[in-house]
Amino acid sequence: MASHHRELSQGLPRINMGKLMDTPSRSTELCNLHSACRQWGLFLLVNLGVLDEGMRMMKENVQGFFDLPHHEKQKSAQKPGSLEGYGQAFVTSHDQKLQIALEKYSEDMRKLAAEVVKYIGMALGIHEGELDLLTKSFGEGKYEVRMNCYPACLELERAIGLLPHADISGITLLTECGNIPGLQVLRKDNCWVMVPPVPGGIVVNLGQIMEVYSNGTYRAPDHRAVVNKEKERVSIATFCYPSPSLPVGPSPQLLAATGLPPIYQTLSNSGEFL
Ligand SMILES: O=C(O)CCC(=O)C(=O)O
Ligand SMILES: [Fe+2]
Repeated sequence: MASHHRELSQGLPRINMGKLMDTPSRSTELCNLHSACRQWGLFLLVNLGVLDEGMRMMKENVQGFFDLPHHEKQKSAQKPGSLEGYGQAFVTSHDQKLQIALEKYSEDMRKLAAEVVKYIGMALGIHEGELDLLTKSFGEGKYEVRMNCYPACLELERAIGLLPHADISGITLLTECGNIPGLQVLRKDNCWVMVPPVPGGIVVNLGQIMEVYSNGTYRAPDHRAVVNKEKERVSIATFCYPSPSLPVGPSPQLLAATGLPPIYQTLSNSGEFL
């Protein structure tokens, strides 16, 4: 089974955060990042440094929450008309330990996302004032954490995990709670490719806001989640948005540098886009 997954996920790019942060190795890793964003719009980010403790706390608490009996989870059920709470695929809890872990986790993700977006901007050739603005707006943006639980399902043909979709976020950071594969990404040639869990790593996929910002140079790929026959799978997706005051449109520096016409309209703020 393991080698089967390896085979299916061949070619999936891996980006090393340590190499991006380190001046001597940066330019080579930025080239890798550029091609990852162009060809896939998704990559495995490894060597993240200091995030381990927050990730471990979060995973334990999320798994613990899903392991509770149904009536306990029901106590944090979604209120009608609200996206918050335990429901179809969405949960934020009033459980205090989970809430503390969630707050630390989303702050960690905010810092990470601002860094990742900065490097994506650099890979795209953005610099100086515009790069600072981009990074800052993700540092101040809106973050949504969604915990997904996919129960094991024997009848794979009849089960749907999560239907194919592209995220509308700037970027999405995905953590696996266990070691169960389930995420698949649509490659440029229209083949679904399994994205394997990487211990200590995070999956980054670009959302539509970054596709627009890159004027279509980078992709917001379709992806989906499939269920596993024997084991339940739990994943945590963090949707990262720029501050609503940032205009959402193709990067002015990129348009000037390439001389290409904008293929997307500019909306005066991302609040309008959402
Ligand atoms: O659980 C996954 O692997 C995918 C989650 C996802 O794509 C989403 O929540 O938008
Ligand atoms: Fe998604």
